[in-house]
Amino acid sequence: MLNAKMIRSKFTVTFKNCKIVTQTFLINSMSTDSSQPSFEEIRKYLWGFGKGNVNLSKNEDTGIATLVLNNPEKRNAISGQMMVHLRDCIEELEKWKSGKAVILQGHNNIFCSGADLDFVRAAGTKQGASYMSTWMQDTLNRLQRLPLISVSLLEGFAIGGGAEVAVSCDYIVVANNAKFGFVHAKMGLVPVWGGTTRLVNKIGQRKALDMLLTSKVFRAVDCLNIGLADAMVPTAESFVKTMEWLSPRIQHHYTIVRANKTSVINTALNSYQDSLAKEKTMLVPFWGGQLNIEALNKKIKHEPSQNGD
Ligand SMILES: CCC(=O)SCCNC(=O)CCNC(=O)[C@H](O)C(C)(C)COP(=O)(O)OP(=O)(O)OC[C@H]1O[C@@H](n2cnc3c(N)ncnc32)[C@H](O)[C@@H]1OP(=O)(O)O
Repeated sequence: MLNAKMIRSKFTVTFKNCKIVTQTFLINSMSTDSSQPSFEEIRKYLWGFGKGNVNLSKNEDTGIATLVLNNPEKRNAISGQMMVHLRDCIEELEKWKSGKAVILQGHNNIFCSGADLDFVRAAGTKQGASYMSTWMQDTLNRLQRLPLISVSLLEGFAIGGGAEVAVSCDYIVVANNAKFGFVHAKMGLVPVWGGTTRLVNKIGQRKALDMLLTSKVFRAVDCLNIGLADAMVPTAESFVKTMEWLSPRIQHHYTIVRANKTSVINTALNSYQDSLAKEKTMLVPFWGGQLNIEALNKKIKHEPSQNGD
């Protein structure tokens, strides 16, 4: 496994009878570290914890997939087994070349109550912390980088690890009854699934720090007001309304939707120069292509929509 290592060396030199001690810090960014566990090893470890599953269904007609966290006895808390399931589902979505979007939700109108506290107790070792953070951060990084438009539909509670999963998506839609909170501090923990990084990206440094330090649980309307949520929908028809909200965002050909998502996520996550370089390569399949020619032939006049959407 690749690992960034910091090496500190001390040099002592004598100059005009004075001893000068200098320290240099070298970043050895590409060393291999065989002490790091493989993902296969972590999979076996996590599989030993708990019940529950994650269900993936893909609709080839609409290009929309749904991912459902399912552990009803524990308010859809994420067990070790579910961590494994989640990664398998993301891998499946990575292979889906004609999809446009994925909606994440929890079984029975509750998003997720975080990591399974029985897992937190049982795996409360240094090894457990390292295995879980490596696995979940990588899994959620891959979710974030999918070329699909990802939407978390928050119904009921999304707290702790549930909040970390939610902020891994491009968009957050809250049902009226949603309650969202980074409650880690209250649990004597800090987010390690990438939640802090993604939260700061979504709402900015000061609001994120406030949220982390207070462990406050926000209601749906507050999620909207602080810019965490992108839309609020009525709880009774939350899925249908989320689909309606999503519809204009995935109206174009799947290749266009995916290319735009890829460009935006590269910009958000890569350096400015890397992003510009990558963006330059994106046009080749489209320029002079069928979709482009069809659009040119329509002599489209681009005007504001009537409903302001
Ligand atoms: C990555 C770091 C993390 O995620 S740390 C974990 C952060 N999460 C928590 O601390 C969740 C604590 N749970 C709660 O606050 C409440 O259960 C919430 C989610 C608000 C739901 O309340 P309410 O609707 O009244 O249900 P309840 O408390 O009666 O719970 C029903 C049964 O589910 C269980 N449950 C709930 N959450 C978890 C969890 N995260 N892990 C394991 N079990 C959980 C409850 O213990 C309860 O079980 P039982 O029916 O009493 O056997």
